[in-house]
Amino acid sequence: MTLGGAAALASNVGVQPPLGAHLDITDLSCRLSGLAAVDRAAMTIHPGEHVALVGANGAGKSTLLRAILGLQPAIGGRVALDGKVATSRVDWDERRRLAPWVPQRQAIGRFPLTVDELLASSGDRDAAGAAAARLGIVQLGARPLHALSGGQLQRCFLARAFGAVARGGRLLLADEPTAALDFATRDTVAAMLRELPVSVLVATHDKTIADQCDRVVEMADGRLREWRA
Ligand SMILES: Nc1ncnc2c1ncn2[C@@H]1O[C@H](COP(=O)(O)OP(=O)(O)OP(=O)(O)O)[C@@H](O)[C@H]1O
Repeated sequence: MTLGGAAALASNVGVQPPLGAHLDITDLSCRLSGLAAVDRAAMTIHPGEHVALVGANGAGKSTLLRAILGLQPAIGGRVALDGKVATSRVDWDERRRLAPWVPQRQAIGRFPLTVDELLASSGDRDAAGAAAARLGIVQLGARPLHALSGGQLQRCFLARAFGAVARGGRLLLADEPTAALDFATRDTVAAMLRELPVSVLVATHDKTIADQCDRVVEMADGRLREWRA
């Protein structure tokens, strides 16, 4: 997506600035196999802010992102998106619509979904298709997801997430979105993220991605601390 594309995206979704959501995490804790994977974590993301979440392997970054989406139960604390805490199935569906995500491990299910079908599931096939073109995967449209390489699959899930942002997503959650990509595509994804006019929380080990964010927050043993403002 170009800068012009971001502006078009802004007008397409019909939302006036600020396009980004406000995320407020307070005292959030999650346990995995008896371990405090997230331990009284607290963080605020202001509308339109891009925040990198860094930290060692196993620090709890993926668990935190999953908890924001209700995919990982919390044992305590609160996650509010634009002031709203999710308490029902309907609330969580709305949370996931407002916060599209790029998962670290892409679940491709038991049924043969094609790339085109995945892009259509974003809710905005045109925007997902534009992102797919920029990511160099349009020629893969008819391919089933299980017949893709790791990097091709990651590009597909990125394109879908960009489509979901165009559909009305206001906080992009991305879990190591460049981990499987070649160097050239990493640069493309870095530019696409930079241009996004919504809030972004990206867990990453990629210094280029972290450096371009407004803030870097470090996670260690489930706890968060501001690293660079
Ligand atoms: N399904 C699981 N069952 C039990 N423990 C888990 C599971 N998934 C993760 N963990 C543990 O929870 C902790 C946090 O893991 P998490 O995946 O959130 O870390 P991360 O910071 O995303 O790591 P990485 O940088 O390696 O992706 C780790 O100690 C990990 O071993």
